[in-house]
Formats: sequence, C-alpha cells, structure tokens
Amino acid sequence: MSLTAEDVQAALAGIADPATGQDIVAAGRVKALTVEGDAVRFVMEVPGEMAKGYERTRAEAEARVKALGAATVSAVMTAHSEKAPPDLGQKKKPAQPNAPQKVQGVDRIVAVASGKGGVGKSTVSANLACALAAEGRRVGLLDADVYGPSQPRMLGVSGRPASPDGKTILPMRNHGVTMMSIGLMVGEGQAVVWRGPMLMGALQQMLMQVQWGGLDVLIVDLPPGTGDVTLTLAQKAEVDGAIIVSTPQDVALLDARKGIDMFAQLKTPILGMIENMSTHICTNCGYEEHIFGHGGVAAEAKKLGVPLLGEIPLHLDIRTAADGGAPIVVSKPESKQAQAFRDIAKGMIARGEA
Ligand SMILES: Nc1ncnc2c1ncn2[C@@H]1O[C@H](COP(=O)(O)OP(=O)(O)OP(=O)(O)O)[C@@H](O)[C@H]1O
Repeated sequence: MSLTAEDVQAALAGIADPATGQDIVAAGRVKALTVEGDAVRFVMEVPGEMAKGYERTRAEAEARVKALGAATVSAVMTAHSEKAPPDLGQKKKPAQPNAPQKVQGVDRIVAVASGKGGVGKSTVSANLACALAAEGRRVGLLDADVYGPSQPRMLGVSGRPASPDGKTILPMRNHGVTMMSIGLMVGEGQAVVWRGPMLMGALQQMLMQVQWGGLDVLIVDLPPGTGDVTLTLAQKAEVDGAIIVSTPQDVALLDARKGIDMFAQLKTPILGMIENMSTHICTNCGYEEHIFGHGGVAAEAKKLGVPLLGEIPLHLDIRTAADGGAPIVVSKPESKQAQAFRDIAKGMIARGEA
C-alpha cells in the first residue's frame, strides 16, 4: 500500500495542539509535508517560547505516521516567535516596576498581624504554619518581625542560611515548614537598628531572593503595629489576605481595629481575626478562667464584619512548646490547645485560603 499526503495529514489531525487546543494540522503546525514512497518528511513549526513542550507532540506525530506503514519518518521541529498584535495606535501601558509582584513559586501570601505587641502573633504564626504543614500543605514562614524575630526559637532553627551562588538564599526547614527569618541574618540577641531603606531592602531580599521552592502558602509574621514593614510588604508583594491576632482586652482590640483599617487602605482582604489567650486553662486542674475577658474579639469581628477564625486558650504548654522549638501543634498534636490551631488551619484550607 502506498502512502499519500492525505493519509498522513488525516493521521496528524488526530493530535491536539498544546498551544491552541485545535489539532496540529488545523493549527497550521505541519508544514512542507512530503511523501516519497514509504519515506515521510515534514516540518513542525511551533511557538519559540513553547518549543520544549512540543517535543512530546513531535514524537507522537512521528509514531502515528510510522503506524500508517511509513518506513522512515522525519519530523523536524522549528521554532518561531508569535507575531505581536499590530499596534493600532493605542498608547502602550507604562511598565510598572514598582507594582506588587508575585513571589516566584508561591501561590498565596497570608500576613499575620497584630495591632499591639505581645498578643501572641508569632506563636499563632508558628502553630498555624505547622498545622497547615500537618494537613499536607506546602508551607513557608517568613519572620518579618524585624524588631523581635522569634521564629528561629519557636521553630527550633539556628545557623546562618547558605547562599551558594551569592545571589539567592537557601531557606531553613523544620517541622515540615520552610522558613526564613531576619533573626537568622543578623544573629540571635543582636540588637538591630533598622533605617527605612535598609529595612525595605532586607524584607525584599527575604521575599524575592530566598529560594522558597513551590509553596501553597507563605505565612508572613509581621512586626506589631501598623508600620513600615507591613506597608513595604503590601507594596512589594501581592498579599492575598491578612489575619489579625488580638487578646480580648479593650486596649488590644482598639489597636487591632487600627490594623484592620490599615489593611483595608492597602486593599488587602482580611481573612479574619483570632482571639488569643481567650480562656486560661489551669495546668493542674483544667479549670477554665477568663483572665483577659472572653468573647471580645468575637464581638469586635462581628462589628467590623470580619470572620472570627478561632479562639486559642491561654495555656502554659503553648508557651513552653514555643520556647522549646516545637510548637504545641507538633509536640502535643492531640491536645485541646493544639486542636484550636488545627481547626483554624483546616478552615483556611476548606475556604481555599491556604
Ligand atoms: N495562647 C498562649 N498561651 C500561653 N502563652 C502564650 C500564648 N500565646 C502566646 N504566648 C506567649 O506569650 C509570649 C508572647 O507571644 P508572641 O511572641 O507570640 O507574641 P507577639 O505578639 O508575636 O509578640 P511581639 O511581636 O511583640 O514580639 C510568648 O512567650 C508566648 O510563648
């Protein structure tokens, strides 16, 4: 049986074109088709930027023509660049070098903030990151608390991050969490006096030059208050949402409100509030007492129209676990205290937030 060009074209028309979804003949990929006896030759013209992705298509094309009975098949791939659409006189959009950028490999960024210091923002960030990792998410934690970086201690990480090529920084990893902290760059206990531009440079470096790898979510532990770091983060990176941690007292809530206002101005969606230290659970007898009051954050969240993500009890184990380098979610995953964090993590995953 002698092969015809029509037979070959019909066989090739059964192969989908990766770029357009049409078949490769209809998409105009097949050029210069010649059939001489049982030898078939053709050229596959593919978009230059996608040439690698077409290797499989080329191999399939060869196989299909061979299956028709061709003794030799030569399918040569050539790359061309797709022509830019004609400029119809519209003004070009100005380049926006300063617009917030996507961090390479990172699907979502979630900032954890608090209006006031000491309310447990870092404890919540560390436990949330570990809880998300335990649920199988690829999690990163960036400790951007330039004034008091505590994540190296909380996640039990020390040492200086390596930079084999002098350009990118390799992050650290523990408890399933990929992490980077400003504390690792300056050394523990070293007081840091940051000037504005230095601080912005350091944050940008940690965001963009760290090899985060593929992450479903990067949690950013911000410094307390409504300062430069939060502003810089929102300017440099696309932040998908913010979580505000507060204790139930009025003063903390007042500051939390300022934090929410700031994110609203930055157009960062508020994922919700977390009430920390809401109920004190006695380590001896399990008696529950509301030392700082209870339900204040729930009421505030309702007033502001943002969700309450969860309530974390005040418990000695949460502090000792964090101080010991293995957050309670890792060291006592079945405890009621760990459960509170795990429920928040599960809720975030269910809503597609992490
Ligand atoms: N739910 C909790 N139960 C017991 N201890 C807690 C709880 N949450 C936080 N702590 C402890 O309170 C202290 C302050 O917490 P943390 O460092 O997380 O606060 P922060 O808001 O990040 O503070 P800052 O950013 O001002 O340094 C830590 O010693 C921590 O272990």
